[in-house]
Amino acid sequence: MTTHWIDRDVSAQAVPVSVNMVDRIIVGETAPMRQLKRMIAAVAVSEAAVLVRGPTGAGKELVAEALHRASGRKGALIAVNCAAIPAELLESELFGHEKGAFTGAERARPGRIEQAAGGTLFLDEIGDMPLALQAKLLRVLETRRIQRLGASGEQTVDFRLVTATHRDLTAAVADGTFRADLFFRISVFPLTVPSLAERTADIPLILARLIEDYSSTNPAAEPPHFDLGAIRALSAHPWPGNIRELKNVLMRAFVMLPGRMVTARHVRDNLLGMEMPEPETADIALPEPPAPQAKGDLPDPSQFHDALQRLGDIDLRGYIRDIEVALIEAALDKRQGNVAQAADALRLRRTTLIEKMKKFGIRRGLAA
Ligand SMILES: Nc1ncnc2c1ncn2[C@@H]1O[C@H](COP(=O)(O)OP(=O)(O)OP(=O)(O)O)[C@@H](O)[C@H]1O
Repeated sequence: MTTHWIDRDVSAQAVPVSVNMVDRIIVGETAPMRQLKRMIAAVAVSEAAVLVRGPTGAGKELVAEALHRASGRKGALIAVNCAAIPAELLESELFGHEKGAFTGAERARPGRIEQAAGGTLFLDEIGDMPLALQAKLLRVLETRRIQRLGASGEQTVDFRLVTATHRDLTAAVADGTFRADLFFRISVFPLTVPSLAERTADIPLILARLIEDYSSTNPAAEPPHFDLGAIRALSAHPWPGNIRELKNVLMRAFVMLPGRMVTARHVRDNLLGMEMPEPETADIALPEPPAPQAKGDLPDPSQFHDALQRLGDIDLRGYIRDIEVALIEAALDKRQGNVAQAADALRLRRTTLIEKMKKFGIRRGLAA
């Protein structure tokens, strides 16, 4: 593909195919994600080996997929998780084998490198590859030739290499568990996927995509909805498991709160805290009008949202009047009926407070 990258900010009309493609695969509009997507689109069309770094569950495999799809390469994307395959099997998995190469090799089998011909080979958790195999991989990268186990000859394979790791490979090189020459071969173009905690502003967009994906494979499932308080509560979570953890939280919401409005309290108690939520039909009243001591103790307005969902209709003026009365009485009580001090505490002019007290029939603090 002969794509030149053009910044969307610079030319909204001339968005190249690869940028669109990457945008469709990877969700996120925060600055680190836009930067990452620009780099993916730029490097996808080259032959450069890409090393994707980032914490677990942050989307490294998705970056490999975006690189492959935007590369225009006709072959397949072949993924191998080096940490998930026992060391003694990894070599035949990667290189393949001829019939009779070892006990149990009843048929010849192409390896994953061969299968990636014309496409992309994605080696996940490359930091876990045994040293002996690292030497063999290095040779393949230098010669672009492979030899199946038990074969007499070699064959040339054209593939694009993308690797990923959540480990610090420079530290692994320093302590001798990763070959320095291989490190330089695979990290021609290093990319770093930011943790979810570094891009919490993307949570609504990512949730929308995850809900869409889940709903398309589970059409009978009723998607939960997230109110502003819920989004704030999700954004305050540290997300050590990144997007994979967010996905789990969403699955819980589908199961525990189908079709419901998810609030901050649901996030804390049911989705992160794992308590079973109250059934939607429960006879739950609006929260008591508050009598707070400090601003930080005021109830989170998102709980009104939840209560309203269940109650349906509500006398808004009457309820807001009750809250005003409760707060004014509390302020007066705290200041032994001193109207001027209570007005200060409520950020009202004294005359406004007196008007309200007359309107609501609050007598404390007023001369008879
Ligand atoms: N930006 C994103 N938008 C939507 N879904 C995403 C995004 N990034 C990751 N995901 C989803 O989150 C899950 C974890 O992503 P992925 O497997 O790519 O992470 P990883 O960094 O490769 O994890 P590991 O380190 O465990 O291999 C996947 O289901 C993936 O589809």
